[in-house]
Amino acid sequence: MRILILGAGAIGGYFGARLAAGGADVTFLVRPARAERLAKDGLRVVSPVGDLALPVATVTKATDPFDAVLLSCKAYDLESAIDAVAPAVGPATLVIPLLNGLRHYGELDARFGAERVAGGLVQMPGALRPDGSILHFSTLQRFIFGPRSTSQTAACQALLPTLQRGGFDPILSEDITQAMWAKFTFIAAFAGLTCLMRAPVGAIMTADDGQAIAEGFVTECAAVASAAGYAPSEASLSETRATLTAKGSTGTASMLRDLESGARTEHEHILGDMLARAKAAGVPAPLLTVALAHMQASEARRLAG
Ligand SMILES: NC(=O)C1=CN([C@@H]2O[C@H](COP(=O)(O)OP(=O)(O)OC[C@H]3O[C@@H](n4cnc5c(N)ncnc54)[C@H](OP(=O)(O)O)[C@@H]3O)[C@@H](O)[C@H]2O)C=CC1
Ligand SMILES: CC(C)(CO)C(=O)C(=O)O
Repeated sequence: MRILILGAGAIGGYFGARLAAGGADVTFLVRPARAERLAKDGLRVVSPVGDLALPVATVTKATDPFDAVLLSCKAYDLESAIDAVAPAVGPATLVIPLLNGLRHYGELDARFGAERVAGGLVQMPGALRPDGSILHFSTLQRFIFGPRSTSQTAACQALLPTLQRGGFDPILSEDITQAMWAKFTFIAAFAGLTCLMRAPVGAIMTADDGQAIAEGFVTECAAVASAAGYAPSEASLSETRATLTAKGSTGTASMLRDLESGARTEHEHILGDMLARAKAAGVPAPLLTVALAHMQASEARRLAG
């Protein structure tokens, strides 16, 4: 199975490095600066699960179809990523986006056809460091994927043994849309909370109303998911609540790390989309409204320099 990974940042680089280390046939489609760095230093991962440093195959242009294409760009780079991978998507290719959020499925389906685009999500707190290495912040390395329609079931099953070579125990979900909604609910609440408060969860919990605000975000996002027909399970809701209210936790969403480092953020893709869905469904969402406005104001300041 030939796998193409678009991007060798935190997510693509991490899972791609694990797959390459396990002997899978992995190629990274990267831009020239990243290709140069990878040729010089190899791909380096620093992780509590085990460090890696290895040479990897890269291309800066896709020319022929692969069996699977994993998309690991940020949402604001989706258009260029779609153009870049297009030559690698043939009639039998499975495209698996690993981005947070849901809005990208509309664009991917429109370009490649819904039958080519399976569902995917990852739980792997990490960051691409300025020296080009990837830092993994915890032992969490969940990779969940699955068919969005029964016509993709066989292709997903065929990909599983290759993904298992990475040693991160990929999960082939029987209901990936439900799983993606659970992750969307979690990340919108987590990013909304930590970005609005500009603090990790533990610090927020020291505020008088910190816990109530965290629970408010979960309630709003879960109500949107329920209105869409994908109410989070009790188990998933209690895991989300526990993460967002854990005393002493240093946890932050990657969106806060991007915000604090002066980088562009995915706020429209995650908070904007969740709020748009809340409005369309008539779900009251005052916390999401403030969190999105906060991010839009910060983005205006970033653009103004
Ligand atoms: N980081 C985390 O902890 C988690 C992130 N996610 C989600 O995963 C997605 C990716 O995030 P993350 O890995 O952190 O992001 P990064 O910024 O670390 O990596 C994205 C990479 O995509 C590359 N890229 C973008 N467009 C193109 C293109 N047209 N051609 C080639 N390469 C391209 C960028 O390359 P270049 O360097 O050239 O700009 C960059 O290295 C996001 O949606 C995020 O929300 C999900 C779970 C956890
Ligand atoms: C919370 C986390 C790390 C889960 O993988 C995530 O998705 C993000 O911060 O973007």
